[in-house]
Amino acid sequence: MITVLRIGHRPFRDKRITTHVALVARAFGASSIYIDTRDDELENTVKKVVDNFGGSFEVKTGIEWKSFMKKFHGTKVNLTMYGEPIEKRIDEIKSGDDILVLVGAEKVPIDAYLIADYNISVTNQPHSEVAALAIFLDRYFDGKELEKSYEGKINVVPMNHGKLVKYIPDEDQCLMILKSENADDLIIRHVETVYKVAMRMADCIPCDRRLVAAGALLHDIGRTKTNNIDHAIAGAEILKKKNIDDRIVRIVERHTGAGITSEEAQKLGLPVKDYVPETIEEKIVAHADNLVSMDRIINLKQLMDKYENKNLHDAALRIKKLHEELSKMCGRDLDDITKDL
Ligand SMILES: C[S@@+](CC[C@H](N)C(=O)[O-])C[C@H]1O[C@@H](n2cnc3c(N)ncnc32)[C@H](O)[C@@H]1O
Repeated sequence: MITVLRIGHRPFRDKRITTHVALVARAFGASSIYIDTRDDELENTVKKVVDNFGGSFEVKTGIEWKSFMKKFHGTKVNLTMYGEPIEKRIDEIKSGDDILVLVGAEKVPIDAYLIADYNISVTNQPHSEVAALAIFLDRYFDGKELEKSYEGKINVVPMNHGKLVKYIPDEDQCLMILKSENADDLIIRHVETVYKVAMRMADCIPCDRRLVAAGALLHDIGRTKTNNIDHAIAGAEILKKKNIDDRIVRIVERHTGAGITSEEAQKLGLPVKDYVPETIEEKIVAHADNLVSMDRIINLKQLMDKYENKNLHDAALRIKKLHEELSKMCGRDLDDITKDL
């Protein structure tokens, strides 16, 4: 793990460049940054980026740098134009475990050079802490840091021309999206109940709660266009056009029953492909929807009866299997966890 220590930060002068140091640290694979001078504004800016773009990067300002550096367990590297060339020492540095990388703003006190295990230069020419840190991290990770995925609320879709950003809407945004599609009260009451059931499942099953929440609230958006079996596909199409995260689009597309296989899709006249929920978030939303009839929560027995009465024996069995699978992951029968809702 790499920790960056930024010293000599002057909030009135260095806010922008220290923010850049922090963003480079995060984007190029460091786990955290500690900054000597207290700067709430800077801290909040970086936290907001982490919240939106994902990952678990930590930022803290107002650190007494010298004792922090002394107490750090691991290899301490001071980046300075006066040091030894990075290319000569990087293999040795890599062989250690945790690394503390120090970058300065104003003149770096001599103590930092003495406490450091390595004083390392990225050329002996003067340039910038941003560039020095970026090159250090890139050499340290051998370029692998560029492949890291963050899965944030906001995800940039790479393209040659233009800009495309997909996002995970929060609860308020989901309701606004439903309203923008003229979802009626019946739809809203139903999705809000499914949301409650799904979030209960998310309390006991490891999953991405943001995807479950948005998937549950948006799963029936296609009903604003059709109430047929293809409403899930219609919903997915609406959300794709609104640049909603692909993982939510798939939750919506795969929420019918315990899924529709490609053979069943062919018989039903749907575009032929598998609509079976695969990820845990897809399974949770599909089954939360199974356990809600209009805006009423039902149990497995009532659900099975509903399917058997329609002679949908295979679908009933698949749903029962899904109920058992999720109950096992939760550690309790799902009928128990929704009893008091
Ligand atoms: C603008 S410089 C200030 C340097 C300052 N004069 C000093 O006494 O270190 C800020 C930081 O950029 C980094 N830096 C600048 N040039 C560098 C180089 N050639 N190699 C490594 N780091 C460098 C160092 O971390 C330095 O503390």
